[in-house]
Amino acid sequence: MEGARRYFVGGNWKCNGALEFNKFLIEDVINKLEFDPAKVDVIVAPTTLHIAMAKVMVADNVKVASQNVSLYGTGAYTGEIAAEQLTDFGIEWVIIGHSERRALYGEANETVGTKVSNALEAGLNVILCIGETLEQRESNSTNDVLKEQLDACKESVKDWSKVVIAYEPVWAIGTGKVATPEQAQETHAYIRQWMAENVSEEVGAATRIIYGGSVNDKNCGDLINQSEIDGFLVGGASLKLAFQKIVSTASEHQGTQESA
Ligand SMILES: O=C(CO)COP(=O)(O)O
Repeated sequence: MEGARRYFVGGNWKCNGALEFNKFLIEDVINKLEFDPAKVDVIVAPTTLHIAMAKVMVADNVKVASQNVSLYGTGAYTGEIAAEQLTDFGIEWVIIGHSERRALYGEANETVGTKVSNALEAGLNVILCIGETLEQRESNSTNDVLKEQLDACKESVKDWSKVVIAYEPVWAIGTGKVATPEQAQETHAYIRQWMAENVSEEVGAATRIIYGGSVNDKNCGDLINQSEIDGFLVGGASLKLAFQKIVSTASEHQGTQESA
């Protein structure tokens, strides 16, 4: 049923871009994307400071996402944004568990699980990031690491249709060292197997699993050709015109695969 999953392409701007540059990105890159919204969901995640501007400026067929959400609700939590504040503002998506947040801001699996639960309860859709380090891959523990990351979110999710899983191997993020299509395919297949075993076969078949890590306009075609890859979470290349090619490649490819 691979052909039945609508593709999903996200641009994660991380902490990049001053005001003028991000305005340019919205006007000249995002608002000129060519894609069929029936075939691919496109989201863009600017810095928190630029969310409001982006929400006003982006074309209707693109959704704005937050790169993070508070572990807590509203209240005395300096520097945070609560899930309810995002939904109240009309934001529909949030990225949770990005490896940069795990590594640099100490977000453990349990924290990610709680954030996922809070975000879903508040009505947000979640892009859940998981992935292994190079050391973990080289010691053949990739699947064990992914299993721990997924297990920590198992109880948090009641409705998997609200979740997109982003497989982002840490060694491929910002390094120019993209996973081979075969590596990504194999790992996505493991994630789908986890879903079949821990949720249900049906949910596993329906859940979108996207790849992130040095995706660009050159390698996106080979990656999207893999039946288990349902789109991308793009970092560096989402700050360039290359993002247009990535989105159009996904849109053109959707529906061309044989149903399994
Ligand atoms: O972390 C990423 C997206 O969330 C990927 O970043 P790059 O595309 O820059 O490797």
